[in-house]
Amino acid sequence: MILFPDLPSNCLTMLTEVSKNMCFGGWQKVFSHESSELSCSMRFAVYLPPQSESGPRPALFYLSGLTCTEQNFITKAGAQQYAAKHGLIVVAPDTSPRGIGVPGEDDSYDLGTGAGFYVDATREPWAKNYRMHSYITKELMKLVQENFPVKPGAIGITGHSMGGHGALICALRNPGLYRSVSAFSPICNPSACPWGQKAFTAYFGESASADWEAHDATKLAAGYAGPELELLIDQGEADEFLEKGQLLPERLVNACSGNARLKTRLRMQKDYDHSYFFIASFIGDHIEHHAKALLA
Ligand SMILES: N[C@@H](CCC(=O)N[C@@H](CSC=O)C(=O)NCC(=O)O)C(=O)O
Repeated sequence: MILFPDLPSNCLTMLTEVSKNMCFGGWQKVFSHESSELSCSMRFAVYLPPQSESGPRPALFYLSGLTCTEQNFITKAGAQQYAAKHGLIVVAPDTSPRGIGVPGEDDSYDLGTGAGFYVDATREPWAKNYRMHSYITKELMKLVQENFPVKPGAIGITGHSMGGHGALICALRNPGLYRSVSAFSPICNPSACPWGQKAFTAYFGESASADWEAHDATKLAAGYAGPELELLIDQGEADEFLEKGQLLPERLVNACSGNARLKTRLRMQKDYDHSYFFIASFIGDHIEHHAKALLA
């Protein structure tokens, strides 16, 4: 298990409860807090299953895609019934800092607000606030473990599209931090697709560089040397973004096939598109995949 050397042990964060709703016998809550990594106020959702009343439970992080807030997943995916069945805490953060005032942050749906890409930007004007990688893997991780009954070391990660890319790179860049990983229609090779190239150019600089490689699941898979992981990936065959070359799942599968520590289970799902109707159809399988690994 990884501890958090970069954060002082006395760094306690104040959480404000924004909403709470009973759901499948557990609580779907939303909190806000001041993020030190992102230098702004952030919201995240947490589902506390009924079993968490009587002791620590595994936690699954879900990272959303472009344009999303913490609301899309909790209102559209129908995950709570499966989290309640298996006793998993589910954490769903927002997708970027908000209201920072960076020039251009609201000009397009695929850069800036709602499009943090789960990286730590190194280029201005983004570098101060756009630090979603550290936010997810360090600050929010620590905050969740300090404030909710999370079973130590039993953390999984999943996500959709930009969030699928986020889940994959969080797991591959931080060996041992997450015991299980999966993704829905992830952006598998951002250095080679229009969404990724636009974001990486802004956040890391013009030409493909070490920063690009270090945040690209297909590149990271080849060199991964951590504990064995089984990557469950669902991909709709009728996904408009698959057709547009934004997702490139076959490249990730090829890269993993050369690494004995990574097993991929890519399931191509006939007639499914990129929407939350697709996610709602397979979220039960993903939660079961994580529960198996995290409750073992
Ligand atoms: N508006 C854009 C596409 C926006 C979109 O489809 N966002 C997806 C994630 S795409 C990759 O990260 C999403 O999850 N939307 C939220 C929802 O509730 O469906 C366009 O029109 O191209």
